[in-house]
Amino acid sequence: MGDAVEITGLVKRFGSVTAVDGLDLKMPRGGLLALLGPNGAGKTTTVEICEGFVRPDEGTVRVLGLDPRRDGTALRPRIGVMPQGGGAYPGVRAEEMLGLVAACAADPLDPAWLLDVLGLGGARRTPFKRLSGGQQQRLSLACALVGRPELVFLDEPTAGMDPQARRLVWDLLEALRADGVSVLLTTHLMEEAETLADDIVIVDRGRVIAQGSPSALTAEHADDAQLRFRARPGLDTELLSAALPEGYLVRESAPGAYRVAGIVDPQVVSTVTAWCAQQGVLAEELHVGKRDLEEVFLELTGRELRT
Ligand SMILES: Nc1ncnc2c1ncn2[C@@H]1O[C@H](COP(=O)(O)OP(=O)(O)OP(=O)(O)O)[C@@H](O)[C@H]1O
Repeated sequence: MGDAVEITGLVKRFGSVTAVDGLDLKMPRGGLLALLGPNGAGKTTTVEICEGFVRPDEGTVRVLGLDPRRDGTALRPRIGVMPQGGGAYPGVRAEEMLGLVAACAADPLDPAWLLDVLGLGGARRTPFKRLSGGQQQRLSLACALVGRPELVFLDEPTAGMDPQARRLVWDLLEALRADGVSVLLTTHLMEEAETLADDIVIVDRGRVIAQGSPSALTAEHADDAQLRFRARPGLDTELLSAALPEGYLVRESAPGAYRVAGIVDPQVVSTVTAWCAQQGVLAEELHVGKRDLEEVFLELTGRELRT
């Protein structure tokens, strides 16, 4: 059996913007691959090309061995699609919407069961426009899955969900994978990629800049301990960097979250905490240890994932 998705040399331009710039990617059948990247990295465009909605300028794309545009009619019944932001007729009730989609499939899952699994049992008769954002997302996911697809494309499936709803979705995705369904998702959430994915592909400016299992991606520089801590937002990181030996750089990676780039030794830890003390600031959650995916990402792209 071939790969679920195979992309070679993919290029897509919108006027002067190159959204996808020579992207290569392979996902085996039964795999769960997470495309991770900052806003505008080209994730959605890549997924829409795989779904057959967008025509590539260069390169080849094979989805379940088929060309998404030329073989669209054969491919469509075999894939599930959850677009970013979802969407449905505003007045349609949740169960009606899912029923409509199920009616198009040869051998659909039981819509009532699927609504229950996704925690939407109580919202069955609620019109789409009155569902919360997270409920709309889950309904949209249910629509992508109800036709028992072999492969699903999920564009930021848990965006805007509370942690409890996110957990339901993660459990369902784990169950799908156990059933052999292939999943390609995009996400801004490191934790989501780390929890679910066999393979993470980090994309920036339309290109793949790193790829591997979550543990392989963080293991590359495993010996370099990293220092991070939390304190009130807005500390003068330039001043703190200047207090450290040359080559060390302190960043506020998110409001109140500080990271020290450079190899950590006892002196560095002591300088950082002493500097904080001088400023009358308590450094909380001081952590010295292996870098996490967030750090890998920051190093590779120079940008925060959550912008
Ligand atoms: N239809 C379009 N017309 C013009 N430019 C587009 C179009 N679609 C995407 N782009 C541009 O292509 C680039 C990649 O966009 P894309 O939506 O694929 O990124 P993304 O990684 O999915 O980002 P996000 O996380 O914000 O969804 C962006 O610069 C975007 O503005």
